[in-house]
Amino acid sequence: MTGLPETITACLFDLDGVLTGTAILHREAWKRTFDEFLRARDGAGFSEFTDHDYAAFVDGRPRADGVREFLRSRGIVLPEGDPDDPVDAPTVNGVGNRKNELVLKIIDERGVNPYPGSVRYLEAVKAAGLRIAVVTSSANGAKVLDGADLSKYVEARIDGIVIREQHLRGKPAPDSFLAGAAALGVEPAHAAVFEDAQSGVQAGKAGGFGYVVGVNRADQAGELRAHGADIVVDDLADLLEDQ
Ligand SMILES: O=P(O)(O)OC[C@H]1O[C@@H](O)[C@H](O)[C@@H](O)[C@@H]1O
Repeated sequence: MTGLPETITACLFDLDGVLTGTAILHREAWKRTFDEFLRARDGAGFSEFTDHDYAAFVDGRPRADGVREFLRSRGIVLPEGDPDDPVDAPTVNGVGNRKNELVLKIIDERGVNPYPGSVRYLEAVKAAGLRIAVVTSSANGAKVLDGADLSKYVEARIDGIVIREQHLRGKPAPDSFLAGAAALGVEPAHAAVFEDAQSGVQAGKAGGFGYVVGVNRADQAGELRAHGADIVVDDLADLLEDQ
């Protein structure tokens, strides 16, 4: 049993923070990137990048959107630049490239671990005959899925590379989840979305998905509900234990 309504035939899982413990690695890389940037710009008295900044402006969104949204919250507008901008370029792409350099280093040093409860849940979903897609804003989705040995569960993957190539709007827009459902050939009303980010549950709600599961990894159950989660759990295995 999967703890989902009987009308659900497919599961669309976010990756970082839902299936793997990599959300905190992303948050750490973003903090180092933005604190470096703000210190260079404003001097030693700069106002630090906070956990609230991450949750509200960066978490769940494609890389460039996260750069733009956070800087805009501080009244800073940078030119877009080019995808191959150097990491010290004062552009949206340059700042994003610095973050990617850092997060790849952190991932290589520490490795990628799936949440044991998420692996149990994937097994249960598979055994129940439900379809499985991963919908992540990260351009590093394939690397993380392979590193966690989870690719074997995934029938379709919409990631940051697909989002860019197909010009999809990033979360909180529903486009990437809609693309995940379409890749499985399933109507949104019959698909469940699993998300740990406020922008992600918002995307699930906006897309008219049949069930939106908020996964509370950062003490934000109330915010996940407010942004559209139908249910909030601390771990995917809680859905199994409810049976
Ligand atoms: O920079 P990447 O690896 O393409 O990832 C983009 C975003 O991907 C999301 O999965 C993460 O929640 C964000 O923290 C991250 O910024």
